[in-house]
Amino acid sequence: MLLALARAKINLALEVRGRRKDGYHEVVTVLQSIGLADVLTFAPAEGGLFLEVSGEPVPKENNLVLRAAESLRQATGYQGGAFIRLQKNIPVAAGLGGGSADAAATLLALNRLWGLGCPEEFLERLGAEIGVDIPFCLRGGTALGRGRGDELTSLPSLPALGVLLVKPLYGLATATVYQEFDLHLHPPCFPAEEMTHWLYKGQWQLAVKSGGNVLEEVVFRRYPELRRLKEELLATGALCAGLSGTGPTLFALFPSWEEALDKASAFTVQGWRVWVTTTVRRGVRLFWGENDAATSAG
Ligand SMILES: C[C@@](CO)(OP(=O)(O)O)[C@H](O)COP(=O)(O)OP(=O)(O)OC[C@H]1O[C@@H](n2ccc(N)nc2=O)[C@H](O)[C@@H]1O
Ligand SMILES: Nc1ncnc2c1ncn2[C@@H]1O[C@H](COP(=O)(O)OP(=O)(O)O)[C@@H](O)[C@H]1O
Repeated sequence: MLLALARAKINLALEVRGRRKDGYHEVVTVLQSIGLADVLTFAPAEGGLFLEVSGEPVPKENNLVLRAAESLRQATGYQGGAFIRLQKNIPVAAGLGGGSADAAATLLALNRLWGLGCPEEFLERLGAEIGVDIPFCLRGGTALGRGRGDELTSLPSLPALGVLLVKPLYGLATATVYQEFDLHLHPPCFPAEEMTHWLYKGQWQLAVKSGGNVLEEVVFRRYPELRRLKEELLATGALCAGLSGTGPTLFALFPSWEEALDKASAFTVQGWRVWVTTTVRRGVRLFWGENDAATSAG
């Protein structure tokens, strides 16, 4: 049995540069892996793909785990199956890339379990056809995403910073937020370029302060409580705070996990959900179960 930790992401910076011919938006974004993770297990099975889900509610039908597994089978011609368990810890439709993380974990784990030997670049390309955040979830760490967000350049890592996540009870669909975005209403700004510059200079404090997400305006206009929440997060003395992706989760960064935890209690009020974690340097992690080769597989 193979166990996978599928880590969530936050967008430390996000610029939208325009609309592409394929209907997607041209973005420049700085993505960061965080410790909040779904846990998946994979065992060989004959005669198909079987999925069992627990934790955060997410439909089994058309689940990104099954879509990723099926596309790997199709791309390689592999005939065997798998029994997959998904313990869903990452909230759904939250801007944290949970579905993408699960798909990335599935591609990496089944490639290993089935002994396919596909290189990681191949898995990244396959993943990008399912969802634009999947290549990043495979690679992990800190990275710049261009194009649809899936043309990646790894960036110098941040130290392990404390991350406080606060989310309303509702979720938001990525496509809806992008649909409401009007480029003409946004003065040009380049938070992702600026952040990249400071990361390359080794100035992570300046880097995190230079972030920003142009989609905040769209989301905050519709949900003014999220604008107030961002102000409250900043008022705690956080290094920075912002909307992750298309939201609705807001993140705040602190110098340590303990400081993030210390500030969390102020937000554990009715109507909000709270998580405390850290930034991490890796994406998916794989481990063999006790009855198999006792080695960590990645
Ligand atoms: C906004 C971001 C930022 O990291 O994350 P989330 O907030 O969803 O986590 C990503 O671009 C989301 O990635 P992902 O959730 O994989 O999106 P996909 O399934 O590929 O796309 C969903 C839909 O969003 C719109 N979309 C997505 C990406 C992009 N660059 N331009 C778009 O217009 C398209 O309408 C697309 O059909
Ligand atoms: N394994 C999965 N985990 C989360 N969402 C999934 C999964 N499979 C399919 N989905 C669907 O993908 C959509 C986006 O989910 P998610 O990745 O959690 O959000 P976001 O794009 O905001 O980061 C949801 O509508 C959900 O129903």
